[in-house]
Amino acid sequence: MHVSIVGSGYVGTTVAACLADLGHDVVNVEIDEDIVASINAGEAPIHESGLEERIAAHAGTRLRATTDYDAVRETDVTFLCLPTPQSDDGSLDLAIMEAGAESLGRALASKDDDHLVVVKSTVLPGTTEDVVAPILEAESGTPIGEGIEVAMNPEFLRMGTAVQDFLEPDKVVFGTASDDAAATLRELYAPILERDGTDPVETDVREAELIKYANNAFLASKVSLVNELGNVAKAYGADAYEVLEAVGLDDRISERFMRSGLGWGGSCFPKDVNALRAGAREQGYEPELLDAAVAVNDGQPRRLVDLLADHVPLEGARIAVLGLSFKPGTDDVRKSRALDVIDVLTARGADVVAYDPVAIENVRPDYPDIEYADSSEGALTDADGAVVATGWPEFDGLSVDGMARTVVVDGRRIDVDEDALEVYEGLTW
Ligand SMILES: NC(=O)C1=CN([C@@H]2O[C@H](COP(=O)(O)OP(=O)(O)OC[C@H]3O[C@@H](n4cnc5c(N)ncnc54)[C@H](O)[C@@H]3O)[C@@H](O)[C@H]2O)C=CC1
Ligand SMILES: O=C(O)[C@H]1O[C@H](OP(=O)(O)OP(=O)(O)OC[C@H]2O[C@@H](n3ccc(=O)[nH]c3=O)[C@H](O)[C@@H]2O)[C@H](O)[C@@H](O)[C@@H]1O
Repeated sequence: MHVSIVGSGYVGTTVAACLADLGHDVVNVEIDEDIVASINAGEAPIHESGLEERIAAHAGTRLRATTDYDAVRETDVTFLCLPTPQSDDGSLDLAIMEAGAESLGRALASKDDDHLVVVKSTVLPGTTEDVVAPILEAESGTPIGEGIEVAMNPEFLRMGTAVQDFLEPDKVVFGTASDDAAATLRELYAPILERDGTDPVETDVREAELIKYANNAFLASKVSLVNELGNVAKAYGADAYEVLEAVGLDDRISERFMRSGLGWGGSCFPKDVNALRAGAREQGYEPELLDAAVAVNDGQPRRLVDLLADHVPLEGARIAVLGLSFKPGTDDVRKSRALDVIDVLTARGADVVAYDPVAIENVRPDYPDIEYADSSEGALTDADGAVVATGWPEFDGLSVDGMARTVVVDGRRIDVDEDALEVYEGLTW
């Protein structure tokens, strides 16, 4: 099948490379010329395991990229993989989606045969049919359902395991308004569906849109619940990890997403939970549980610093912050809890020296005044205390020899030799 993918960031690039790998003919339409050049040169514009070799294998044959929207006319299906960021008030900002839909609609105006437009971006219920479809119709001059159809196919991949998540998904969701659209998506995904004998979840468009938000809201709230239980465990002097490991043995709960600590960050959970809260309010519903999930999450960085302050006077103290990315395995620092920890530490007069194996250059522009080290040992040298903000595996077995005082407060439960430390405090254990 001939497929175009509008937007070639984390999702668009991954989906394009994987669909090419599955035998489809794919073109990425992207406004960033560097990304276009990178894909056409057979190089991955982002770091994801398994991506580089797929792009190298297919660039120039089944995979190419362009800045020219006219390329969509040579394809049967277009996926919109554009950003759906958060506005200042927390609500969903659709400006980029609207601009992309306009360009796509204009390009489709001179296409004769049928075309399916699939929204893959995370959008609130109603966006595909009430925002994207009318723009496509107006710009192309083709009524929806009479040559152009719209569908919604949410994406559940995680950063760091994007390729594997896309190719071996727990579920595939097709939100369509017609049998033809569903059949096209089934054909496109056939190699993935047939591999595991997975049946796609087939719904109307609105349900597909909400499934994505419900999924992220559930996972984020699960981590917040785990953190709240962790805070209670700490208050009782109990170990939340032992408690929740046992709780997770219940099939109805599952042992995954049970790591308590500093909380959730990243480019998606925060913005998606906020968009759903704002959207629910717009619909006249007060999402109290989601509000609480955010409040618990936002409280964790301060709790971590409070624990440290119980042992080290922070004013003028040299404090090592270990880990900056929002989770291990990525250099992405968007909404990373580590940054909140740095904010609280500096507000309380501490001198921060930060280390991360890959993310320092993404933090430096916004935090030019803190110190950076090129190893955890370097950050710990002469430090009066340390906090673990991201659970990079390399922090296991940390060497604390050079610290002025061996006080470590851990927000991610790394493996440490507690006996070698003056103070070791876990945030929830
Ligand atoms: N990053 C992730 O792990 C996941 C993201 N999502 C959702 O997928 C959507 C896309 O997210 P990401 O890929 O992370 O975004 P991203 O920011 O990494 O990539 C978006 C790309 O679109 C390009 N772009 C912007 N305007 C354009 C236009 N008018 N025409 C063509 N290209 C344009 C940008 O230059 C950028 O390369 C969002 O709705 C996000 O919530 C869903 C699942 C996972
Ligand atoms: O919509 C999205 O973009 C994606 O958001 C998340 O993926 P991602 O943000 O890449 O990362 P996760 O592995 O889910 O971690 C999110 C945050 O939760 C935290 N977390 C996760 C699990 C846990 O047990 N404890 C915990 O604190 C992580 O440290 C991280 O800050 C979802 O897992 C994906 O299914 C979804 O597609």
